[in-house]
Amino acid sequence: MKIARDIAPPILPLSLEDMGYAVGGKTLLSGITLRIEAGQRLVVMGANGAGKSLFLRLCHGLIDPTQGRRRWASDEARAEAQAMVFQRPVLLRRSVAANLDYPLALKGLPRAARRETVARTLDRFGLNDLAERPARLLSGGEQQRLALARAWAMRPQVLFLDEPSSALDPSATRIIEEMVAQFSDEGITIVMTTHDLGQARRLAAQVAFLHRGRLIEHRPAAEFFAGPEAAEARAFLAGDLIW
Ligand SMILES: Nc1ncnc2c1ncn2[C@@H]1O[C@H](COP(=O)(O)OP(=O)(O)OP(=O)(O)O)[C@@H](O)[C@H]1O
Repeated sequence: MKIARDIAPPILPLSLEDMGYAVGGKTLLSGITLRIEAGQRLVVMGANGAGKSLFLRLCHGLIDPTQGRRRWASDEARAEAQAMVFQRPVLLRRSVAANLDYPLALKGLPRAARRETVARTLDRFGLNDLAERPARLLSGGEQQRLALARAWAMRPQVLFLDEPSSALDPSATRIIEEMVAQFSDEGITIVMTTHDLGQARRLAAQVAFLHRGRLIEHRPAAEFFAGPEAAEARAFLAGDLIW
């Protein structure tokens, strides 16, 4: 049965209980115990290969844990109430407006409601002039703005972002950060990865620090940036190479 979006039950908190992921006999993530509460702005940090993308994919449900558990407060609305945005946006070979419309149609929204939502979304994110342009011909920054706008239009309770601005220049990055901050102010729970320490400082309310597939710190951002407990996290903040 379809769940009306406005009466979808809360899917958060998301509880990860000793969650791990192994493939081909190799353990890539292990022992992750963490509770993601509604309203958090959690930034996942760690060196290359630490397991940040895998962590997001597991949370979102693109892959399933091979150890432990991932438990949403409600499984009923789980798929509908979350969205994910990747480093390189996945856009359809269609116009900007059609890219906004398509997932709403998949969700079963009637045509009139879709038209209204698409118009409101184009307007809100300054995409009106681009509405009929082929999405794949937009600049990288415009494409990511569209990907975020499309996620917002689905009215997710939680939004996962995997390095959303790492391929963008500073001004496009600023726009993406403003969007993320606005979404958070509206009550959307944010879980994102970034390599950009400045961005993490600007956006994080909580930090989860991964090292070699393990969660070694999970603290309020102010505490983390004032002085992480783990030596690996201190080295990371100091710019020392860790692996
Ligand atoms: N399907 C897979 N099969 C085998 N190894 C994998 C698979 N997916 C990821 N890995 C490995 O798991 C580790 C963690 O990968 P992940 O992409 O999560 O790291 P990351 O922290 O996001 O890194 P980066 O900052 O470089 O994006 C890496 O060593 C990667 O090569």
